[in-house]
Amino acid sequence: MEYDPDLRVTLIGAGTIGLSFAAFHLLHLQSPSQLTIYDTRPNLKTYVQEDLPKFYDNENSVPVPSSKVKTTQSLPEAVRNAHIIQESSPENLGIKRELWAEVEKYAPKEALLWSSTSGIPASQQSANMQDKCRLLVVHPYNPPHIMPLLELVPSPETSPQVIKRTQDFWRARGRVPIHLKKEITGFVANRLAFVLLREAIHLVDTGVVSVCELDKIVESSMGPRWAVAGPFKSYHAGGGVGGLEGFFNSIGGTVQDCWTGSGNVDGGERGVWCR
Ligand SMILES: NC(=O)C1=CN([C@@H]2O[C@H](COP(=O)(O)OP(=O)(O)OC[C@H]3O[C@@H](n4cnc5c(N)ncnc54)[C@H](O)[C@@H]3O)[C@@H](O)[C@H]2O)C=CC1
Ligand SMILES: O=C(O)[C@@H](O)C(=O)[C@H](O)[C@@H](O)CO
Repeated sequence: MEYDPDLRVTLIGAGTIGLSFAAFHLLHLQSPSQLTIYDTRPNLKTYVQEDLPKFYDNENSVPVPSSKVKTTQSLPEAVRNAHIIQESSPENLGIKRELWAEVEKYAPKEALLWSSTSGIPASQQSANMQDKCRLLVVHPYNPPHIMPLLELVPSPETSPQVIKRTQDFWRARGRVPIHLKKEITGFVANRLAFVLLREAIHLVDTGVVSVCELDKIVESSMGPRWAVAGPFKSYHAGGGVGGLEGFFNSIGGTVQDCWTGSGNVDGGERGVWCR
């Protein structure tokens, strides 16, 4: 990949996700000075200088001089010259709405505006923006400096050019951007993960397995399997010569019984799984 010496990236919010994105960009930018971090936390510069190096396994990767990363607590200064602006602020619609309205005032017209949100649609975040076609959800899987998935979730108003430029950016850096065709709360990865989490809680709460046993079951079965084959590919293989149809022909009844009897968990109630 050719490093673009003129590319400037601004990250808004330097917490769990923001700092991981910073670690990612520092490995893909020609100079750390091309990266700017904006955050409202106090002692931002010290925090970045002390915490960013922790993302590098120094035995296997050259530590990047995080001291050269620009930090600021002025949003206009942070976004003024940026080509890419990604927010990883708290999962709070009010904060994100306010940020985008401000960013839009000071960012270059061509800057790509991305939200790391776990599930707040761009159409909700962009409510106070003048030009809503600019905003796109780019949802990572934690930690983004390692995990390849980016779920690109446009609002109905996001422009096709913004989507294409975003896809090209991440593909050029060896990532896996998947363009979701509809907005849905939680997008895809989280919805799938949270269905499994609900059944996991149900199985622990009803005394089938312990928390540790459940984690071990996932870590020694579907975890490794899903690293190389997703659910459709897996069960197509499980159906033998009949493929996915054969799979359902042979055990579809059991599958349906599991679906019918799946747990109904209220996330607000904290059971044994949470202790
Ligand atoms: N933690 C995770 O596993 C994942 C989180 N996300 C999403 O990424 C976003 C950030 O999540 P985390 O990094 O976990 O949160 P966090 O709480 O670790 O970091 C949030 C950062 O935003 C800063 N902040 C607070 N208010 C701000 C404001 N008004 N302007 C600028 N910065 C502000 C805080 O000082 C903090 O550094 C959320 O939308 C979350 O849903 C997405 C994928 C995974
Ligand atoms: O699981 C992940 O890394 C992401 O898909 C998320 O959005 C987080 O789980 C988030 O929902 C909670 O941290």
